[in-house]
Amino acid sequence: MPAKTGKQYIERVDKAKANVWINGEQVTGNVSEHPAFKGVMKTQAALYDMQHDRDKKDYMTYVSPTTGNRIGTSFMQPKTKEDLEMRRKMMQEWARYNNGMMGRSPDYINVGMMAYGAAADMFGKQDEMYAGNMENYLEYCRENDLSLTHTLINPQVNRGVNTAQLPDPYIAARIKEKTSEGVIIKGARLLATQGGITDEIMVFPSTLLKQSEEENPYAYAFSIPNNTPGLKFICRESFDYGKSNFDHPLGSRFEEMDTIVVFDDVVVPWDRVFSLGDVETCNEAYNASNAVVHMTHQVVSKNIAKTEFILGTLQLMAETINIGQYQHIQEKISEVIIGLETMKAYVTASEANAKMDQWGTMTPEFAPLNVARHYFPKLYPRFTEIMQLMGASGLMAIPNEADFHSPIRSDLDKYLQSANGDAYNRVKLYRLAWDICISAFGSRQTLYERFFFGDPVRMASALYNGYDKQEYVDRVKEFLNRSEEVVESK
Ligand SMILES: Cc1cc2c(cc1C)N(C[C@H](O)[C@H](O)[C@H](O)COP(=O)(O)OP(=O)(O)OC[C@H]1O[C@@H](n3cnc4c(N)ncnc43)[C@H](O)[C@@H]1O)c1[nH]c(=O)[nH]c(=O)c1N2
Ligand SMILES: O=C(O)Cc1ccc(O)cc1
Repeated sequence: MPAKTGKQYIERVDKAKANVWINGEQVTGNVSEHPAFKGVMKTQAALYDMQHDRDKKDYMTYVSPTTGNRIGTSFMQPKTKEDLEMRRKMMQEWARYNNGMMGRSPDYINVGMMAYGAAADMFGKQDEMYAGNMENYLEYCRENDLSLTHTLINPQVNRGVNTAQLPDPYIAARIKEKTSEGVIIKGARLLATQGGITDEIMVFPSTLLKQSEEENPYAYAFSIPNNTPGLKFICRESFDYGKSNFDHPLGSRFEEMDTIVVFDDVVVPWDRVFSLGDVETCNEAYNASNAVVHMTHQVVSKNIAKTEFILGTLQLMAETINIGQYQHIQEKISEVIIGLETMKAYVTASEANAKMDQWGTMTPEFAPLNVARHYFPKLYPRFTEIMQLMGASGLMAIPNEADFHSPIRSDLDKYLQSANGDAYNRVKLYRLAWDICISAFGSRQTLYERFFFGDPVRMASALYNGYDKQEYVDRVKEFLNRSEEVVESK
């Protein structure tokens, strides 16, 4: 089928009736009508609709190599640098619509899935069937414009021992049995963002936690529909409180939800298994396929849009209460400008130095993207801190929409007016700032940026250990050993 529409996205997720639990209740009606999900699903539907916008569809979609249909660009296997640029343009179109607040818009997994599919051969070391499964699955996702959630992390029970040493072997989801139908999986995984509002779930090895042979039953990769029997999504409390866009400008639109995933003897059909009990393949899949590079290309492109939005909000705040002339305000906003230009430079460098990889995919240079994914988790908490420092009491003097339609309106109009505008528009802006840097939605954004790509401490170790430092060490040694004759001046 051609790239799907928003309506098709919603109808498909509603029809699937996945087993989603929230506030002690199972969602039995349409997910898209549930207060916790309806705002974000409407936004996600708008993203899909952009694929059909007459002015945008030339870059939001491309021609399928197998069916000739116009399909979503995030599934495209880039062959040239121009393809990479087009894909970035598409991803930023989505990111600018959600202001970078939806980390798991479908392009995040789509570009990873593209890379895994292109590198399908690497999954076939133990059995060629797995390579075929991976290749077929990519085509299935691509041609049906699937939306995917994913889960890589084991429950946070005891991080001092490895998965196999937990008190119950079925806390972390593991292979229980193999039958003629497929593989039976039992246990749990964390933390599937967009768990209840996508078509399928990709259950892959953690990219950072290298598994040992002892953890063999925990080494696998598969994808299954979210409504597979035995699969359950347990949601946290929603940060969309059903308020208006005025009251809760971000939470009412972009609350993606995070879920714990439980596998109660879930049967994964053989044609959906991509790797099984193969510790080596699981440990190398993410890097060797270059999925990490393509996903980071999406992340950094998205974070450019997010930083632009933070910058715009801060500048508007400065203008609203007339503080832009103070030096420390200028310095603080310039920190965000520096962050923005740095992120843009990383993406530009990665595309300019892109090369064809061994799987025939034009692949951005990883070094600048890798640095960007380490750097942004440090920048983003500072951005929200800057917003608090600039907002001060204004972040609390934020009556809601109902107050503006009540008898106290005249008080609000008088006391909440701003240097260059009325109270209504000033409060509208400061409610946005509150939703970025104070609300539960905003705090989750900060936590997300800190952790979504993995534990920053272990990521830093991986960077340190993988980075070739020898050339620089040798240069210093050479310098220390250099003996220069001292020429005495006459
Ligand atoms: C909002 C949001 C959304 C998502 C996710 C997280 C968050 C916060 N994640 C999960 C994410 O991948 C995960 O948070 C990180 O990989 C870190 O793992 P843990 O949360 O288990 O922390 P973990 O338990 O590993 O760490 C907790 C603390 O202990 C320290 N620590 C633990 N072990 C250590 C060690 N060996 N050495 C040094 N320090 C150690 C860490 O440094 C950290 O301070 C996710 N995942 C996913 O698969 N799909 C998704 O969609 C999402 N979405
Ligand atoms: O692989 C990990 O250990 C962390 C991680 C989790 C989700 C994700 O999308 C990327 C990395």
